[in-house]
Amino acid sequence: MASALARTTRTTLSRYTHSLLGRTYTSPAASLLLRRNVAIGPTPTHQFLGLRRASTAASLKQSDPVDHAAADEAALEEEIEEQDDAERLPEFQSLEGSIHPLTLKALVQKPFSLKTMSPVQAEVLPMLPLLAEPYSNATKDNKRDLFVKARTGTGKTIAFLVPAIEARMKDIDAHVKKALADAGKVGDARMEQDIRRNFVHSNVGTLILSPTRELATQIAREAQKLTEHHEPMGVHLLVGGMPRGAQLRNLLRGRKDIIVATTGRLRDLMSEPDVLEAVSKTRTLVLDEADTLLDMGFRPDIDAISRELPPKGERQSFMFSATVPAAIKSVAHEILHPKFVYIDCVPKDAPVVNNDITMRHTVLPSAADQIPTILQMIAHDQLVNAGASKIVVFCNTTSMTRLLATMVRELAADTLPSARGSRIYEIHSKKAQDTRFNTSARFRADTTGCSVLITSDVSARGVDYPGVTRVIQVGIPTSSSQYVHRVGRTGRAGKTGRSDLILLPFEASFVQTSLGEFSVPHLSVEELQAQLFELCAEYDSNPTAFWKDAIAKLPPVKQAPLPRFSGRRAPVAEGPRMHRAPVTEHVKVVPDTVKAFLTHIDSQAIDETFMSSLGYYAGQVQNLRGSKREILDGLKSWAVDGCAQPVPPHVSVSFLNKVGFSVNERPGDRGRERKPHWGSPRNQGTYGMGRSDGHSGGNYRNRDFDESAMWGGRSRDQGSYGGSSSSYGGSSSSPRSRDSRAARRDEGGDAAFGGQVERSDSGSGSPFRLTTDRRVGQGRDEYKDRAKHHWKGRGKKGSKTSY
Ligand SMILES: Nc1ncnc2c1ncn2[C@@H]1O[C@H](COP(=O)(O)OP(=O)(O)OP(=O)(O)O)[C@@H](O)[C@H]1O
Repeated sequence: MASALARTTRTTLSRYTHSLLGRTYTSPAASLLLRRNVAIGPTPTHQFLGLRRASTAASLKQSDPVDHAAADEAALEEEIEEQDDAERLPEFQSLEGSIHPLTLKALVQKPFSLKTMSPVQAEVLPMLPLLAEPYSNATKDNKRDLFVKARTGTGKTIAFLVPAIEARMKDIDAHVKKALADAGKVGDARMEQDIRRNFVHSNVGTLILSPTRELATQIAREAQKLTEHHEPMGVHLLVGGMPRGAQLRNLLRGRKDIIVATTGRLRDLMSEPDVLEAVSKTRTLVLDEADTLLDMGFRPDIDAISRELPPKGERQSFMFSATVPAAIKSVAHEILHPKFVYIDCVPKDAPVVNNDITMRHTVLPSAADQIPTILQMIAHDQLVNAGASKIVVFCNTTSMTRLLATMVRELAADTLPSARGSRIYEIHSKKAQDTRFNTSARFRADTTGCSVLITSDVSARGVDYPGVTRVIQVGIPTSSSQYVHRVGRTGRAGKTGRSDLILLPFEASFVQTSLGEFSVPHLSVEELQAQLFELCAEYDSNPTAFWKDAIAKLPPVKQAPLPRFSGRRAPVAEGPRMHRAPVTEHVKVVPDTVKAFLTHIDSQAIDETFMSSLGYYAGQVQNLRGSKREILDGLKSWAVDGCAQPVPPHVSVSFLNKVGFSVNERPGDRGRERKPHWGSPRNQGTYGMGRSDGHSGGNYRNRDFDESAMWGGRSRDQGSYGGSSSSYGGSSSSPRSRDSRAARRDEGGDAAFGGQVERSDSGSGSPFRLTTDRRVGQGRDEYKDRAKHHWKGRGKKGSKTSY
């Protein structure tokens, strides 16, 4: 073992030396996997390598079922080699003497308690202390800039933070030493203190740029944890949506060791001369999720910021990402020194998705299957990972995120094994920023085993929610890279994970056009249901035994400390909650439950979601083989079949033209869209949904189901927003209950979180009121205005509105 470690360190160092001579290399771990493409054992170290065990043996067994002996021999041989390979990953302790003892303490003791480096860390960290040397005539020819590609969830944050922190400390020491020598005051403690103080307040150590506020917050938190044992260091989080004044004040007053920022807020603050002055002396620049930051949407900001920094070479620059499209590689030199080192921790020709993630895609037979399938997928995970289920559901637009979150929140009690215990979280760009932080912190800390985060792409990149068991993508992502990043929210830090992509019929071609390099087999709705019903039957046959077995494998629940950048409220750790029994009868009737529920949804919300989807898919035509006409028809079918609208929302041809989605109108289209009575028995005078008699008492179950037969009579939650008996907008909303509901909403999403189902943040003006009293004329005008506003500045390639 010791010799293996020494060998690894030697290999890595020699590779670094090699790279100083101008060569790009593939990491040792990566090349190992490249050579064999085989699996790794069960320890976290092994799992960090991201491969499964004994693929060769398995394939041998498959191809020749008789020759099992040969297969077993091959498996054993592979296993021995793999053990050896895995042991090549060095332990953090091997950094002793190369990094500051207090940084090492944070890594190997509290708060991280890490033992073995991940492949990306094994590549970068042994470059220390050389990598952190201050810029000088002696070091200026060193290759100090890095461009690193490593799989999602493999610890890139630590891989760039440790060198950044080391570099800052070395810089401070070098500056103080030089200033004292220049002044002829070597040994003058007081002067040394003054020089040090002045330097740390006036020069930025490391500037880390992130594409999203969530990721920036997370990086800032990691930086704080890593510097915990040092004398207090200045870690600043500069992101939009939070008070600018406070950020500015803290920045101007404090040490400026590490700044983690989103580009918009940083540029804004750089308009302050003192901030600009400090930033212009930045020692290290880090672009996390570099491919996004160098993409069109962020490019102007990045260019403007880097113009103010010390020139390339003089400043040190790191770029990290899991995905590196060719176009981005070619512009890397605009940020990095021309002689940067490119480290690729992903084996050549191997998929960038971790091999510990099982991927599936489901093409729905019809749009009507969308919501039931999402719910059944969640139910499936809650049984497969009983007591540990933690799901992230990605939607393509903010409107869809809000709509789906509302639906899942409302339907959870009737359809999921976790029933009323379900924890439904919602994050998107229309939420207030502190709500986003708080929701994120609570979901991260959630240990109930029945939590679901429904989110837009604000959570797609970099965000680390430990223990996510499944990612569900509703609709196609913008690219294969985005697919990888979304999938990467599961299977992190050596854990296994599962990813499902749920596609409407018109989206089916995405799998061929964009996911060819991955293995994403099809899972039909029937197969999913068969698996699910089998699990349900197993659970119902002996719930206690099923549950006991499941939770026996889980680690004990720990109360997480409240980190500084996580928002106001400390997340409370709660253990898993046993599912209700029996589950089968609820899970089997999900399609009927959804159908009944949809008759109560606000059609204005459907309209808005339809419009935003139209805009989204207008930018996705190249990812789908079908015509724009098929996309438009597919979305109309989503509104009518998927959301039980009587007619598809009307979109004028001029509007379609405006958003770059012009299709030839077919004769009769307008008439069909506008006809208010188009085959809908519900549509008795009001456009869209709801009852025309002005009475809409009770919730949907009271009207469409014999609720007591299903639930044993207990009426549903007394406090979940939109979930009370007045949720669906009707006569049961007495003035008093309306007032109290409004008051709860005014408290904001977090304060209103009182029950077991998290409420939406209605402070953001949610259109998803689930009321039935749609005011036809007024609603239409408002809707047009909103749509106009919605499209302002959209439809441009690389638009970053969802962030
Ligand atoms: N050496 C290690 N051993 C075990 N866990 C680790 C190690 N290094 C980092 N981790 C943990 O792995 C998780 C993922 O780390 P991190 O968020 O840095 O991954 P990443 O590669 O940046 O992912 P992404 O590509 O999604 O941004 C974190 O919870 C982190 O604490």
